[in-house]
Amino acid sequence: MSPSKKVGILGATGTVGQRFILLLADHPVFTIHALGASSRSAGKAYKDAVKWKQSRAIPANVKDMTVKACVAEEFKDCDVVFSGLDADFAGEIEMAFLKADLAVFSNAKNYRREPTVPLIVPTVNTSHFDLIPQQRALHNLKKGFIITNANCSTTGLVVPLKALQDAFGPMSHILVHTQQAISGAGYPGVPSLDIFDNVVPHIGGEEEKMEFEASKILGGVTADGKEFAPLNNMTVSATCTRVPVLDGHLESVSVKFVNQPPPSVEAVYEALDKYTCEAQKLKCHLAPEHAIVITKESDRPQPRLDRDNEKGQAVTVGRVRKCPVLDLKFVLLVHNTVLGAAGSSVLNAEVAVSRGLI
Ligand SMILES: NC(=O)C1=CN([C@@H]2O[C@H](COP(=O)(O)OP(=O)(O)OC[C@H]3O[C@@H](n4cnc5c(N)ncnc54)[C@H](OP(=O)(O)O)[C@@H]3O)[C@@H](O)[C@H]2O)C=CC1
Ligand SMILES: N[C@@H](CC(=O)OP(=O)(O)O)C(=O)O
Repeated sequence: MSPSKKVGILGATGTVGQRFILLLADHPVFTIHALGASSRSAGKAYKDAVKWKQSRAIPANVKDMTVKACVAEEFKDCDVVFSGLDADFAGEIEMAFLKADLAVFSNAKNYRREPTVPLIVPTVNTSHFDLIPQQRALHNLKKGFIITNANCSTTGLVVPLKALQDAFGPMSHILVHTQQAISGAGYPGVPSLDIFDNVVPHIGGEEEKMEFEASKILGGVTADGKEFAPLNNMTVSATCTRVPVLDGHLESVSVKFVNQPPPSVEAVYEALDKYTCEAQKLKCHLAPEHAIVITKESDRPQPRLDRDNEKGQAVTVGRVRKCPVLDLKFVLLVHNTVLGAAGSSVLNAEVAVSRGLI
């Protein structure tokens, strides 16, 4: 990788923004150059603007940086812009940054469904970067582009699904039930009187996002590099719930394969264990050694015990067993603010640098 790319972080004071700061503070390729947030924070020193909620202290090289307004002119020197913006404002701001010919890596939902915007989980579908020339041509850009990463629950789901799809062919039906951490709702997030001693069986828009995004991510790009080819024959049904866990989304998944008879439990474990991706082959800094960590203990994975596997960049899978309704079922765990958010963006950007897009 070429040395020292200047990066900006939009939404730097938020839950995802704080993860960006931790992942980038001593990064070998990216140097934090500019921080942006709302007008409530702009003009303040970062340490005074942020409600820091991480167990590690604010990095020394960041705490006195002045937070800027999220206007493209203030970030024009940046080689990369990471966005952890509130989705209510991300649409307009990220489009202005794209039009200013900046390379934007967004966590927000706003552009995930756009026909020329790659929706990339870095351990699954970095091949979707192939659409960047088409996007640049459409917007008349020289070096800028926008890519998004997926919804945090979708991110956890598609990593083992990709391993199974590669090994055993397409799947026709996916049932998934999530138990999502409160950090997924940002700060201050879910009121304590709603979540303490409780489970909330609804997260607005989450099920629809999972049901759409998995097909785009697990699909391909057409041979001319101009369009995505989503999987049209895979149906996903999601039920999403919020549970009193700080970080880490747990998901119970059942799958049905097109090819029958389905693989054995042992063959599934082997396929999950062997799975590798482009980010690993490129030896990217944040690439996990194992994209999928397998737990064979009967009571794992668990959020508190397994969310930091591979520094939060892996999906942990366990309890693979036969399903009496579909073919097979298993439990997975994803760190929602690392691989599910900032960790995906940074690893996507590392791949983009290796591919010469930045
Ligand atoms: N939390 C998670 O697990 C995941 C979150 N996401 C997505 O990432 C994004 C950020 O989420 P999260 O960090 O949880 O949200 P937070 O609410 O914690 O943070 C939002 C950030 O946006 C900034 N902001 C708010 N309004 C404006 C504005 N008008 N102009 C500029 N900046 C503004 C805030 O700045 P200020 O402090 O000044 O108000 C803050 O930095 C969202 O789009 C979310 O959907 C995606 C995957 C997972
Ligand atoms: N909705 C997710 C977090 C999130 O913000 O997702 P998205 O980026 O898809 O809006 C959660 O609550 O855990």
